[in-house]
Amino acid sequence: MNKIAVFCSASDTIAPVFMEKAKELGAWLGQHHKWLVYGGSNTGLMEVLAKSAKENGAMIMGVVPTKLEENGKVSDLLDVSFHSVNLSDRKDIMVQEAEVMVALPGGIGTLDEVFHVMASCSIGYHDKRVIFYNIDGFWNDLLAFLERLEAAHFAHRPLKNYFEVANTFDELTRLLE
Ligand SMILES: Nc1ncnc2c1ncn2[C@@H]1O[C@H](COP(=O)(O)O)[C@@H](O)[C@H]1O
Repeated sequence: MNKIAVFCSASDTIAPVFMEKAKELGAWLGQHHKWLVYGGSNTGLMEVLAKSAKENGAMIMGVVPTKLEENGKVSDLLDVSFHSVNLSDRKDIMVQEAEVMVALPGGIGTLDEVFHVMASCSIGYHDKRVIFYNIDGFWNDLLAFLERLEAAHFAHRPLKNYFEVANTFDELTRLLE
C-alpha cells in the first residue's frame, strides 16, 4: 500500500509512549516511500507523526478543514493540501485518497473518523479497512464493546470485515506492506 491515512490525537498532553510510537510509524512511512494522508494539524500525535515521516522521506498530504485554517493550526509540513469545508467532507477526501486507514490513539475526532470509515464500508461506499494500532491496549475497551454488540446481533455482517487490529509495530507494518 502506498497511501496510508492515519487518524490520531490532536492533543499535546498525552503520554510520551504514544508520541514515541507515532514517531516510529512516521519514520517507517518515510523509509518505505509512503504517502501520509492525515488531518494536517500542527498539534499532538499528528505533528509528531508528520514530522518524523517527512524527515524520513515520506510525502505528506493534509486534508484541512476551514476551521483549522482560521485557527492557525495547519502544519507547515504539508507537500499537498486538500481544503475541506467541514469534518464530513474531510473524512470522505481521506477515504478517497488513501488505501487504508490506521487509527492511533485519539479522542472524539479520531473515533468519528474510524466509525465513518467502517459505517461507509458497511453499506458499500468503499472496501477500505481501518487498522486499530493498539498501543498499550489503548483500543481494548472499544474492541470489547464491538464484540459485545456483534454477539447481540447488532452487526449486519461480521465486524471483522471492516477492521483489523495490530497489537505490535511488526503486526502493523506487516498489514501495511
Ligand atoms: N479540531 C481538530 N483539529 C485537528 N484535527 C481534528 C480536529 N477535529 C477532528 N480532527 C481529526 O480527528 C483527529 C484528531 O481529533 P482528536 O479528538 O484529538 O482525536 C485527527 O485524526 C483529525 O483528522
